[in-house]
Amino acid sequence: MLHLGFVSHAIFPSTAPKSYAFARRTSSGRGVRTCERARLRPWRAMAVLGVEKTVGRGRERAPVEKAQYDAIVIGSGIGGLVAATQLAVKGARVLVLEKYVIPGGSSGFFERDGFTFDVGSSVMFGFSDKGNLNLITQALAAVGHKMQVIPDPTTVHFHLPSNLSVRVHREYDDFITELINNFPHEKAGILGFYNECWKIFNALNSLELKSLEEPIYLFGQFFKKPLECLTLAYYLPQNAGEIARKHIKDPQLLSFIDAECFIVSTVNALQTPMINASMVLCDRHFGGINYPVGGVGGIAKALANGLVEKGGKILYKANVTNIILENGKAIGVRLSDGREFFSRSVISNATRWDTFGKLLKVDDLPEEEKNFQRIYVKAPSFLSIHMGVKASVLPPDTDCHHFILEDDWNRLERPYGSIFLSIPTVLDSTLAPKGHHILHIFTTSGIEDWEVGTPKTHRRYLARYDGTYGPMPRSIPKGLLGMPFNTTGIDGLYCVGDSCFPGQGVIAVSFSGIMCAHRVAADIGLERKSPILDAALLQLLGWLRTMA
Ligand SMILES: NC(=O)c1ccc[n+]([C@@H]2O[C@H](COP(=O)([O-])OP(=O)(O)OC[C@H]3O[C@@H](n4cnc5c(N)ncnc54)[C@H](O)[C@@H]3O)[C@@H](O)[C@H]2O)c1
Ligand SMILES: CC(C)=CCC/C(C)=C/C=C/C(C)=C/C=C/C(C)=C/C=C/C=C(C)/C=C/C=C(C)/C=C/C=C(\C)CCC=C(C)C
Repeated sequence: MLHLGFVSHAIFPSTAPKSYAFARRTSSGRGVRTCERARLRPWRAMAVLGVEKTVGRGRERAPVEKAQYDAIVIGSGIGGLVAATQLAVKGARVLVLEKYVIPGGSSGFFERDGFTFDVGSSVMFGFSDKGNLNLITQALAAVGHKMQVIPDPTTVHFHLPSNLSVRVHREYDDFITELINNFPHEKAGILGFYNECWKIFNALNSLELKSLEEPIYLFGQFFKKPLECLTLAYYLPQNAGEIARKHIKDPQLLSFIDAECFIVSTVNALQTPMINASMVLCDRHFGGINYPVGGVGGIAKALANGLVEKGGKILYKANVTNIILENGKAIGVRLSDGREFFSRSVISNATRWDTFGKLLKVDDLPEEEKNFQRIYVKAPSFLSIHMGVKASVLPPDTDCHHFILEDDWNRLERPYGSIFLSIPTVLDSTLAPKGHHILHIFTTSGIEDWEVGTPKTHRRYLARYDGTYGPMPRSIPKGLLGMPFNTTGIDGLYCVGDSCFPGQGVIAVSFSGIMCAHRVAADIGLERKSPILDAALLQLLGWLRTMA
């Protein structure tokens, strides 16, 4: 167990005025924002573009054919930025509207007294230079950016009940040997379970990843890689816990698999889709976990810069309050300051609860959303403490990431039952003044327990319903079957981010962004599409989801 010792100071991101000031001074978006304001605030700008003038809080509607943009993206989380950049490189006219002062959402950053803190997770999947699943590397490359990364030798160090200590080494064989040494009687079970994960990972890694809602692509992949696609289709409705139980009997080892899943899904293995579990349990050894030099916030900054370099636009302090509908189709958005923007498609990177509960004023929730809310509930938020400490308080060779569950396995999913700890300065010492480390300590926590800060901080700064971490199945789900993709029951409106397939995680929302951009590009004529096949596939997918 780690002893944290002397803490030089504790910082809660809820009191973020300095980071705000920093963002205003240094964010590359500033210039963009200023010039956008000057260019777009007067209705003159719309007139130049042939868009009908709007009055005050906007009562007249611009006809869709006169839309200024091909896609408006609400929010610059990684999901929104990936969708935006993918569309911009396909030639679409893209506008991103971000409520906060810097891009990134929960993958943002803030600075205090020479320390650079990651707002959220510092564990980066999909950031290697190999395979098809390095989606963050690919998203950056699409806009001509590449970040220097530092390989993490240990994904996570588990500190578990009965003094069970397991390091997830980057080298797969080292990890498996350590696990088998802890559970020698389960050697066959351990190999059986993790080998099954590799089967799925290898199938995923062999595909070109695009929209599963786009039939020409989907059938093309089935044609090129039939076995791999059938493997994925077979596992789509399955969860990791039930597969683990086929191989493993030892209850403590099954609890360990629960902890493996919990740290990425906030639920146990029985509720974690097998495809998602396989993705993370293998990518950490295939491409490895890699930390971007200068902090996670650099990813969003690079994507936002890349977007602008590819002709897209991003406005900060642009709080979208309404999605504007015309004849049931999403045609634009309205901001809290009254400005309106019109587009051929609207992509919401807000959660589906926020999109359909706040941004859209519809009497009846579309069936698709009712189904989503029947299967999924908001995951809890996190209570986070960001600290700078003297380097001397940490034992030598401390690992970067830790998960701590003391004494009782039953506390795994309870609020405050476990502790996550990341020390990114173990990998990148430039994030703190010399002789210091950064600690990011976090634990699951619901909003009802707090009057100030914490989950409320997530709600306030990330505009996420109750500060939620994402969707969580209400009971045992049918794997990923019930998870909605990007289209919605509203024509012209798409969702992207962690309340869409395949769920929580920076790499997961990157995939969601790639899928979304492909589907939108097909719908606005930048990619091939077949309306007949589209209708058939969307109907089939809708029907499959009702089975979940
Ligand atoms: N919570 C964490 O601790 C944490 C940390 C790091 C990464 N992550 C991962 O990131 C994933 C989330 O990424 P994401 O892309 O889905 O979303 P996100 O929540 O990171 O970003 C959404 C962005 O949209 C903006 N936004 C929301 N509503 C808006 C509105 N009405 N107007 C303008 N802007 C608005 C927010 O300000 C935010 O910047 C999570 O699933 C998680 O795995 C989470
Ligand atoms: C459609 C039909 C019907 C059929 C078809 C079939 C097919 C082809 C299919 C396919 C599929 C696919 C492609 C899929 C894909 C998927 C994916 C990509 C997924 C992904 C996922 C990912 C994930 C989930 C991730 C996650 C992560 C996370 C969340 C992380 C987190 C972290 C943290 C929190 C940190 C921790 C810390 C410490 C420990 C300190």
